[in-house]
Amino acid sequence: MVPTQERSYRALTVDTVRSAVEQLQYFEDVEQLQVSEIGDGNLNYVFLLEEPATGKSLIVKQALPYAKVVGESWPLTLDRAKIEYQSLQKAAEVVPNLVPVVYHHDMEMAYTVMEDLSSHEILRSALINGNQYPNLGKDIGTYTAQTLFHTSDFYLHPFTKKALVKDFLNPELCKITEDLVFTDPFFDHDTNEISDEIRPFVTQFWQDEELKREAAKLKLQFLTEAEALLHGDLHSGSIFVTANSTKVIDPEFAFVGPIGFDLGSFLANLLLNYLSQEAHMKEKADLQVFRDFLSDTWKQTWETFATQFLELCKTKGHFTFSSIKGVAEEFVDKVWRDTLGFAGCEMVRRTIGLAQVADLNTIEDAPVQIDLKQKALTSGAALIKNRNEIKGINAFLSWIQEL
Ligand SMILES: Nc1ncnc2c1ncn2[C@@H]1O[C@H](COP(=O)(O)OP(=O)(O)O)[C@@H](O)[C@H]1O
Ligand SMILES: CSC[C@H]1O[C@H](OP(=O)(O)O)[C@H](O)[C@@H]1O
Repeated sequence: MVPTQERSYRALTVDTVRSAVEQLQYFEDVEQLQVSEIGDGNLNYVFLLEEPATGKSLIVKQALPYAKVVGESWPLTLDRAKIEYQSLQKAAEVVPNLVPVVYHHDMEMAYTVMEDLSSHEILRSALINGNQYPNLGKDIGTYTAQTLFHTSDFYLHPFTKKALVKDFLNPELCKITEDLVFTDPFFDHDTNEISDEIRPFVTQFWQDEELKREAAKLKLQFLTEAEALLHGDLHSGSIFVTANSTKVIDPEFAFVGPIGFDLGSFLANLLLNYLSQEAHMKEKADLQVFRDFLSDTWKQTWETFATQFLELCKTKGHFTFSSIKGVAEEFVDKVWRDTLGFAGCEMVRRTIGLAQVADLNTIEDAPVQIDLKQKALTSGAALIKNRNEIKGINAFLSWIQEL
């Protein structure tokens, strides 16, 4: 039997995608649209539709019934398009300036029509090129504090919260994260991508029992702790930037999970860039300035998150115990420890697992690339194992200096 959701599904092409925007009456003449497929992610098609006469443009993002990066041999639910659409809508309720405007969603065809953000640049490439964004930390701190608080038990009625958990179960995409982030990179699994040169180091890395024990605890937290509606994949490929604008995209991995996972994903990708700059930045003085910007971005992210989250608990919190001194503060301390641990897992996964990062993989000098990958693994493992000892942002900033 064909699943209900796939009854009238067809994959769009550059020739048929105009039909997705026709009824919006946004363009003057859809026949005149210039269309290109610009998706560079692992899972979906992304079409850019431009009308030269008016200068207007839109994005149509469509899920395929399989994971694009692997092909039809890896079937994947179309439900992820609905999850992404609903998650963008929820974020727009609290941080409309930090997400793209969504114009339309078609559930059966699994596509969403949204604002074209081509005037922005994807953060990952922008960082690799050494560009600085002074508002980035404040914006991501605000995004995380607002989206996570307003979907947590500190804010929601228990019935609403449980309905949210049910609406965003997202089991297939969670399973991808459970495998690719929390399991496969800690074992000799065939999804990993490990060159012959680095394999001896990784083989040693896999001998670390303490690391595996701590990674297991973090995986169990990811599986069981329904703290708030997460973005679920907040890496630097999911953030668009300009000098004065930040937009978070691609929340198809959204589900109700541990808050530190979003913050940890962001932190890990800053750290991977921090390490990789040793190869990308030729001048030592520039390297230090850029690394200071990355450290400062993380400091602002964390401080903005913690300050806003605590303030929201105080002013808008519905959780009976919020007013008891220390309750919200201790929760934020727990989020800090989780953030470091989850960041460690994301660093390990983006270094040797499936879906690695250009920050490291575009380093052309092979011995330098291997050395930096080893550093990324060692730093990730240190975060996983020492997450309870690095107490607070200042201790963390000192830890970074020693990388
Ligand atoms: N709203 C948008 N405006 C402009 N380009 C976009 C937009 N959304 C996605 N893209 C482009 O498509 C790429 C893949 O999008 P993404 O949502 O990350 O897809 P996937 O889910 O496949 O990872 C982005 O890196 C970006 O280049
Ligand atoms: C087989 S999915 C691998 C990987 O891809 C996702 O990233 P994106 O959608 O941003 O390309 C996610 O990080 C998954 O873990």
